[in-house]
Amino acid sequence: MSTDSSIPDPPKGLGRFYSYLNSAINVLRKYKGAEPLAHFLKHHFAAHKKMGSKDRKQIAHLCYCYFRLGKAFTDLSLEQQVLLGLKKSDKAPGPEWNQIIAAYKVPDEAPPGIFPWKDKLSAAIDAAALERSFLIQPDLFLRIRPGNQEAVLKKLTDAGVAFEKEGAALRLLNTARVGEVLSVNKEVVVQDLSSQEISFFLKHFKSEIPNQKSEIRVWDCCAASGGKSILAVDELGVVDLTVSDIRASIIANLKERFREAGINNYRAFIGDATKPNDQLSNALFDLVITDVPCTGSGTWSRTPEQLFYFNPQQIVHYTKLQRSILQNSVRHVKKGGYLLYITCSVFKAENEDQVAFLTAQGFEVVEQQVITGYDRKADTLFGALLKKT
Ligand SMILES: C[S@@+](CC[C@H](N)C(=O)[O-])C[C@H]1O[C@@H](n2cnc3c(N)ncnc32)[C@H](O)[C@@H]1O
Repeated sequence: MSTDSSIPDPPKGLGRFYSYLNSAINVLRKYKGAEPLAHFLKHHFAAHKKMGSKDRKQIAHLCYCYFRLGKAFTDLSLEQQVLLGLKKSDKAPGPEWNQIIAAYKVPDEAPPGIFPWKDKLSAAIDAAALERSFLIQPDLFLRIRPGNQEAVLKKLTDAGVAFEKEGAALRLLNTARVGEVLSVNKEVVVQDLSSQEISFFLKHFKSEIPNQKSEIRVWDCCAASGGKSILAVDELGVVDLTVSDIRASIIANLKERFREAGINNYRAFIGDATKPNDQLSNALFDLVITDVPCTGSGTWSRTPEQLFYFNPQQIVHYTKLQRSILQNSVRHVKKGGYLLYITCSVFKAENEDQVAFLTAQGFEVVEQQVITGYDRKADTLFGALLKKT
């Protein structure tokens, strides 16, 4: 990474802002993408205790602005890239920053080039809108759990927390201190807007089995901390629920979250969904949820460092892993049962191509949809509900 040495002397009164810029450049020189930027910044700030919360916020924002441009402007100096990201972000930079932007002669570039893999996108995705969305931080969303709407809206209003109602979801500022006002997991779940809309598939699934008398048997085979499982419980009512994930730490998180959510009746195990598992034996389910590991490309507006460090070989890695998970998990869908395939990817290979694989395995598509978030400050997801014929 180069820096531009031909910078004029800092204009008077802007010392604090230049210091923010220098601190951000220091972070960017050290950070290599091995861990999420948010973790790296947390450790960095912990080691530099002199910085107040306002300073930390400014420096973090500058770092994020830099990654939002991907590798489109690497011919510019590091400072110019940070400032260009700042100029293009949805938060107006303010007069001091505008002076610095002018001092660094930051060009007025357009977005094309931020996302160079347009030929690999799922068909329904608007490439230009997706590319623009990387410049903007998505909002924070809450899902109100059944029976809590009135209390939640009142608590937020009484506490003066600004929110917008968006269908069943609440849109808030990322800085909103939700945990101080609401019982997270009990009353509300922090869940992206598009992720909440996976309920569309669950509703459809429920409408497909109106006469089922026995408890609906569900296995969430890549459960993480249980976001989709809690959604399934809320949408489907009482279910016979099994959850698993390859990571022990995340299953521990899930158990804590389920406790808070009041979900007590379930089976949880640590397991690799690419392989048969003794805990599961030959169990059959009405619904298997495969919210598979993926490139996460539909969430890169929240984690733009992943956009910056992305290597298209990762698509190959993830499609192979997804295929193995599907090959193993389809065996546990009962005949006439359903599989809900979910990614937070924008790539066809991880989305439609995997659905084509499933249809070749004897599944038929009931519903398939890209849930776009790039046009509404949210994540982009792909979902497909399939029936085993
Ligand atoms: C997209 S996340 C799931 C998110 C989760 N369903 C939710 O709504 O919060 C994918 C999960 O798959 C898990 N995973 C990755 N490889 C796996 C494997 N081979 N078997 C089982 N789980 C796996 C990861 O640990 C990660 O938690």
